[in-house]
Amino acid sequence: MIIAVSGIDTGIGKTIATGLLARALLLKGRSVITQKAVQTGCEALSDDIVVHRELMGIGLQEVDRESLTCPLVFAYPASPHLAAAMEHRRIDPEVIAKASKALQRHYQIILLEGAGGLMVPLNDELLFVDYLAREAVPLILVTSSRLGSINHTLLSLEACRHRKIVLRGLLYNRFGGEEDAAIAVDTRRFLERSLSLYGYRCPVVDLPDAASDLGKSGLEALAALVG
Ligand SMILES: Nc1ncnc2c1ncn2[C@@H]1O[C@H](COP(=O)(O)OP(=O)(O)OP(=O)(O)O)[C@@H](O)[C@H]1O
Ligand SMILES: C[C@H](N)[C@H](N)CCCCCC(=O)O
Ligand SMILES: [Mg+2]
Repeated sequence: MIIAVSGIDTGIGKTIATGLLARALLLKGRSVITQKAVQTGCEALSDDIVVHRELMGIGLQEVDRESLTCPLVFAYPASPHLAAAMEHRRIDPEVIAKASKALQRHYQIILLEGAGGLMVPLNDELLFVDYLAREAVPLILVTSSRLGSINHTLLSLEACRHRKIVLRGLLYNRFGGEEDAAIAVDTRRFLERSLSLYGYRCPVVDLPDAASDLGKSGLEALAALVG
C-alpha cells in the first residue's frame, strides 16, 4: 500500500508527520518505510529521509543508501520543476513510481512524502496532486493552526475533490508556539466541519510535537489513519 503525505504548504510539518506516522506503524509491528518523492535543497541523501529515520528510531536503511527512498535530489532549494531545470534535468514521474514499486517488494506500507505543498510542479506538465490522482494514491494532508491555514486547506480540499483523490485524514499541526489559541481552536473546528462539505468522511488528527513524549497512546490515532 502506498499513502502520500502532502501539505497545504512547504514547511508545514510533512516530514515530522511522515516520520511519526512511520514510528506509529512500527510500534504496531507493521512493515513500513518512507519515501520522499523529490528532495530539493540537498546535495546527496535527502534530509527529509534522514529525519524520518530518526523519528522512526532506526538508522539509515540499505534502500536509503541505494537512493531507492529518494531517487530525485536537487541542490537548489526551490520547486522541483525549477530545481531540476537548474541542473538541466526534467523530472520523469515514472522514476518516483518505479521507486515506490521497488520498495513494495520489501515493505507492506510506503509513506510517500511530497515536496512543498499539494499543487507543486514536478515538471511543467505535471503537478504532484495530479501524479497522486494518476497513480490513485490516497492522501494524508498536513495543515496547521497558523493564520491562513483555513484558506490553504480549503483550496487543497477543492483540488482533491476535483481529482477524486481519497483523503485518509487531516493532520493538524499546532507546532510553532506563536499561535493564537482562539484561532487554533476555531481553525480545527472549522476544518473538521468543512471535510463533510467536501464529501470527505475522514478524521482530523492532532500531530504531536516531535519533542514531546511520544508514548504509544499519542501515536495510536496516527496509525489508525493508515489502517
Ligand atoms: N509537530 C512538530 N514537532 C516538532 N517540530 C516540528 C513540528 N512541525 C514542524 N516542525 C519543525 O518545523 C520545520 C518544518 O517542518 P517540516 O520539515 O516537517 O516541514 P515540511 O512540510 O516537511 O517541509 P518541506 O516542504 O521542506 O518538506 C522543521 O524544522 C520541523 O522540525
Ligand atoms: C525547498 C523547500 N524546502 C521544498 N523542498 C520545496 C518547496 C517548493 C514550493 C513551490 C511553491 O509552492 O512555490
Ligand atoms: Mg519535508
